[in-house]
Amino acid sequence: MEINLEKAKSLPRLVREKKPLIHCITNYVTATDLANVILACGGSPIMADHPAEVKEMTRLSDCLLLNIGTPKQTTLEVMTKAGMEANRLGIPVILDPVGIGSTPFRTELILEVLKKVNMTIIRGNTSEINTLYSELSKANTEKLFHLPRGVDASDEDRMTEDNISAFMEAAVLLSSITKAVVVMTGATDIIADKERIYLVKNGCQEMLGITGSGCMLDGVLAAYAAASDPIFESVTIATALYGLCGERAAIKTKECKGGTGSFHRFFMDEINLSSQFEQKGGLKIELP
Ligand SMILES: Nc1ncnc2c1ncn2[C@@H]1O[C@H](COP(=O)(O)OP(=O)(O)O)[C@@H](O)[C@H]1O
Ligand SMILES: Cc1ncsc1CCOP(=O)(O)O
Repeated sequence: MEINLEKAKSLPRLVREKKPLIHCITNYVTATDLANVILACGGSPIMADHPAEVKEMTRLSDCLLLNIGTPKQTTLEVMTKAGMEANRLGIPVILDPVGIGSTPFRTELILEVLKKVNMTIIRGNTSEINTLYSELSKANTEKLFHLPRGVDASDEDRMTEDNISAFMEAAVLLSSITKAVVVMTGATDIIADKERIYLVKNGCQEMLGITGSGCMLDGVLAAYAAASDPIFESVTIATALYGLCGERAAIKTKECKGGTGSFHRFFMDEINLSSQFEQKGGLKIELP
């Protein structure tokens, strides 16, 4: 399937018209930014993670977002309950395996959730996606890939011309195993299912200077996936648009001689204003 770039013009408006409700079970670090970015792009966020209510909350929602960033006692129970309910009702589920591999506990937790819940989208940085693929495939990838450094991709997994083929292969194979659309982010974003790969070359270094640039992308992907099918197409366009908003925010930040605080504010503004600019022009979506 070819990506319909014309659709990029109408998608931001479509999200605003549909105002999808995104049920987030997420970390406490970036929860406010996540809620704000979902609002900024036209969705409606609800953060709810008490075991007594997650099933009902998922039932009301248009997409479920599972972010494993700060796991606690009830995380396995609530993610499994909510995820299984979403699967039963055909509601899309997005997983961010934040910091998988940093500790055995975190890895086990993610693998346990995946035993019970089918994901529609899995989004993570290079080290997270490669680690998840290694865990699920049991392939011997030790020399090829590295564990994340905390919640960030390891320096060795920075995307280069030398490693991008192996990364693309891991993304496709992870999609074959899980049936999810896989989004591996980095200098280039790789979007893959079991038979297709697109590369997104939008984005900028400044996005690495704020916490939550990955978590916020999850929120935008959730809103776009809930608003429009086919999901692969919506996810690819949303990833590129998000990167383009980063680029535009970086220009504004430089103009006012600002730092990371200014970038953060301009980035949120650009996402909020994204239905008003001609998106098609700056999107860098390519075949490998
Ligand atoms: N080196 C880079 N150059 C440009 N954009 C980047 C770079 N690294 C990451 N990004 C962008 O930052 C966002 C978050 O990606 P990433 O940092 O990989 O996720 P996480 O925050 O989960 O570690 C994505 O939109 C990605 O395209
Ligand atoms: C710093 C931190 N620690 C646990 S979750 C989290 C936020 C991670 O956000 P992102 O993966 O989007 O950078």
